[in-house]
Amino acid sequence: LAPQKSTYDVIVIGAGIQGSFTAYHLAQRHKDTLLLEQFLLPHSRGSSHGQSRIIRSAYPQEYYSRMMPDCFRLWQQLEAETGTTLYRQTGLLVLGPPGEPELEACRRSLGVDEVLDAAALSRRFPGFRLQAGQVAVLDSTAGVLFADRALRAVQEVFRRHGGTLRDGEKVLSIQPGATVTVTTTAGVYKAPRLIITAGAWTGAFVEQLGLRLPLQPLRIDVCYWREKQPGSAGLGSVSPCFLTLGLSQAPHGIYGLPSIEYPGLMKVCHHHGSPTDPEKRDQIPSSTPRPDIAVLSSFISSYLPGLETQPAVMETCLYTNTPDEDFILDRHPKFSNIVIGAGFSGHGFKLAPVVGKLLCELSLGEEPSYNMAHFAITRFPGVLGAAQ
Ligand SMILES: Cc1cc2nc3c(=O)[nH]c(=O)nc-3n(C[C@H](O)[C@H](O)[C@H](O)COP(=O)(O)OP(=O)(O)OC[C@H]3O[C@@H](n4cnc5c(N)ncnc54)[C@H](O)[C@@H]3O)c2cc1C
Ligand SMILES: O=C(O)[C@@H]1CCCCN1
Repeated sequence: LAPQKSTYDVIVIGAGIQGSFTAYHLAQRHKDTLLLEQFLLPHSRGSSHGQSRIIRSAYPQEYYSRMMPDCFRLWQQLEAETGTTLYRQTGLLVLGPPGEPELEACRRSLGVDEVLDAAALSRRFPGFRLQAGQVAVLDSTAGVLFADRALRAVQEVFRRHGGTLRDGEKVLSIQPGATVTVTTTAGVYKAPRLIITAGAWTGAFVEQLGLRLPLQPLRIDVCYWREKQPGSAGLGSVSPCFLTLGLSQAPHGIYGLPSIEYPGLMKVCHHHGSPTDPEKRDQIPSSTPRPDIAVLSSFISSYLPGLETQPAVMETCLYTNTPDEDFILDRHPKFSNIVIGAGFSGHGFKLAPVVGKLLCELSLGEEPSYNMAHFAITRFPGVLGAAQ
């Protein structure tokens, strides 16, 4: 037997959507890349599983909306490379009070926008109700990404370009240096460059590198709600996605996607959850109150009256939040050949093609394609522990 190959140009830890897109860009640029995943693929214990994610250009922060043309182009490229459909255009409504600063910023982020008042909204989309005075901004190019299918597609192209994906292999330790040594449950690998995209595990994982990142994993209830009469309420699979901004009954926001993955069931979730440890995600006593479900039930009875007010299906996902909900995309402050991509705060999927490109550029020592100030590790004080 030939000895197992152990030296690569770049090692990427974590095969969620961010690590997989990073590895895809590296392999397309002819870097000999090893992508390591602790669980057997596919799995549902991280943040990238499930069948749907929103993609939208409407963003309160222009540094994300500016990335969207590049994202749409790269998603289309992946569709062409794999001959699969990964995106369905549905449009997206941003619901809230007019004048609300983030809602106005979303309007500005769209070249052309359409603003509907309560009456115009229920004429056009009969399933939706607004409270008097509220408005809906329509982002017509937004839609749904087929998440599980997208993850498979990007990993397939990575492999096709010569990349090595090893799943069921957990990284136990990292030895920094000009050559980084990575020890897993099955082997020891070396590379001059390392990228860590370990999702909700990142905070605890990088402590061994003297880093204390303010990353908070949150357990998210992913809820699906049955249409009272399938299709009759103008919901169904042809309705738009939505998200709320500045509603006093849901300050963190609520979002929804049309009934695509489960016919007759619309996905409506709270953009919030309870702090958790990714290893203990499902260890919650059955008596624990479910405040997120209560917020959603109350929202549905006012805004989506065509849906039943108790969820029909519930699944679980993880967010990894930073205090400002901006991503961390940066080099380790002491070990510049170690790059970290984390803290995607529940909005990273659509942006993964550009996140992957930026992490690839950072790792190769190139000038990143976008301004990275909002993503710097040093925006958080005290990240290098006292021992460093
Ligand atoms: C309910 C929900 C709804 C969302 N909705 C949207 C949306 O509508 N639009 C949008 O753009 N985004 C959305 N997001 C956010 C998006 O899904 C995430 O930002 C994205 O999936 C994060 O990907 P990731 O690769 O960082 O994390 P993950 O997918 O968790 O990947 C990290 C991987 O690292 C692996 N790993 C960890 N430690 C190790 C180790 N020691 N060794 C080897 N492997 C390791 C893990 O097993 C995991 O597979 C949503 C997220 C959730 C949970
Ligand atoms: O990234 C998104 O587009 C959505 C918006 C609402 C919250 C969850 N993520």
